[in-house]
Amino acid sequence: MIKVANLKKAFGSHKVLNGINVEVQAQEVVVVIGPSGSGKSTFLRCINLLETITDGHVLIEDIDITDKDSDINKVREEVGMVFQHFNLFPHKTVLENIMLAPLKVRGIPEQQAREKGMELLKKVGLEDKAKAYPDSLSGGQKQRVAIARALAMEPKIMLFDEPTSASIRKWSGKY
Ligand SMILES: Nc1ncnc2c1ncn2[C@@H]1O[C@H](COP(=O)(O)OP(=O)(O)OP(=O)(O)O)[C@@H](O)[C@H]1O
Repeated sequence: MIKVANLKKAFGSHKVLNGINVEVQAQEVVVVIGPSGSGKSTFLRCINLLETITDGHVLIEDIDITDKDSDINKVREEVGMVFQHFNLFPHKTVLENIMLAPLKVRGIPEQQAREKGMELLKKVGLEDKAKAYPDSLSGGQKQRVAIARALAMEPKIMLFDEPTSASIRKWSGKY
C-alpha cells in the first residue's frame, strides 16, 4: 500500500505539489492525469525519493520513507519505475539492461538472471532483441524493455511515468 499525506514539493519558490493526500491499495491501478508541467512526474519521483520532499509523508507498506532512519534503498528494491524517457543504459544490450539490477541489487546468480530476463523479454514480445542495443529500438520497444527491466526485480509497486494505456494493461492484467 502507498499512503501519501500532505505531500509538498517546491523547486525554489516554484510550488509544484501543494499538499497531496492519496492512498493506493494493493492491486489497485491508479492513473494520474493533468496538463504538461503540472507535476505528475514530480509526484512519482517523490514516491521513491528521487526528489527530496519539501514537506509531508510518503508511506510504502507502512514504512515512512521520509523518515531519515528508513532504509530507502531497501524500499526502492520493491518499487519498479518505468521512466518517461526509459533511461536504458545505452552501452548495455537489452538483456544486460534487464539483468543488471537482479544481479547487482538482489545478487541472484547470472544464469538465473539471464533465464528470467529472457522469460520477461518473451512476455513483452522482444525475445529477438536480447542482443540489440537500446539505440536500435523503436520508442515502443524501448518502453517494453523498460517494463521488463522493472519487472525483473519483482517489485511490489510499479510506477509508470507517462505510460501508454497498453503498458498499463500489460502490467495490471498479466502480472
Ligand atoms: N529539477 C527541477 N528543477 C526545477 N524545476 C523543476 C524540476 N523538475 C521539474 N520542475 C518543474 O516542476 C513542474 C512540474 O514538472 P513535472 O515534470 O513534474 O510535470 P509533468 O506533469 O510530469 O509534465 P509532463 O506531462 O510534460 O511530463 C514544471 O514546471 C517543471 O519545470
